[in-house]
Amino acid sequence: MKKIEHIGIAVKDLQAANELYAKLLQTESYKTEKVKSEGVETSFFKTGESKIELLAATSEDSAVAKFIAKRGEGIHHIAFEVDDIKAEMKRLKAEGFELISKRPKKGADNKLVAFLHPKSANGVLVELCEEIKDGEEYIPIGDEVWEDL
Ligand SMILES: CC[C@H](C(=O)O)C(=O)SCCNC(=O)CCNC(=O)[C@H](O)C(C)(C)COP(=O)(O)OP(=O)(O)OC[C@H]1O[C@@H](n2cnc3c(N)ncnc32)[C@H](O)[C@@H]1OP(=O)(O)O
Ligand SMILES: [Co+2]
Repeated sequence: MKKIEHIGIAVKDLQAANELYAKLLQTESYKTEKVKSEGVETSFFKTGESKIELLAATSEDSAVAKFIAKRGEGIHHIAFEVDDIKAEMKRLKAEGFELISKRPKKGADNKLVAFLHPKSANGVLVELCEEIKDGEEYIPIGDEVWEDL
């Protein structure tokens, strides 16, 4: 794991949370981005080497909507930057961590992402993220490529 890439915070009202975190961090959000596959709208703030990722649900059945319904607003996940997400997924699987999905997905902020189940990490939802290199296009690869994960 290279560094903490971001801390994800689940919020009910993205606009209000944006204003609050801009005051708190004395910096404006540098991007907002919807991730349809995750049913979220995200807003990012740079905090030194890491970021804050605010997450608001855009669909009732999204993970963030379920989280807020059950636990209210708050810290949702911690994301670590990795150089090679496939290798890291294989390593962690071999170490006994539960991968929520078998292969990475296209996340926000130009990343490939994968998640470990909270029960594998003392109740913390862990996200792995790898920067999609310039010029590379992430084409969802068939399961056969990830079979060995
Ligand atoms: C990808 C875009 C963006 C990015 O950075 O690029 C994002 O970060 S998107 C973030 C939103 N997407 C996800 O979180 C995807 C991964 N999450 C999931 O697949 C689910 O949320 C999952 C599997 C963690 C839980 O879903 P489930 O349907 O099982 O919900 P339950 O409420 O039944 O939860 C089971 C169990 O886990 C506990 N839980 C749920 N969410 C969290 C959490 N964020 N942190 C810690 N623990 C969590 C929940 O309380 C249940 O525990 P229990 O003791 O059984 O009550
Ligand atoms: Co995230």
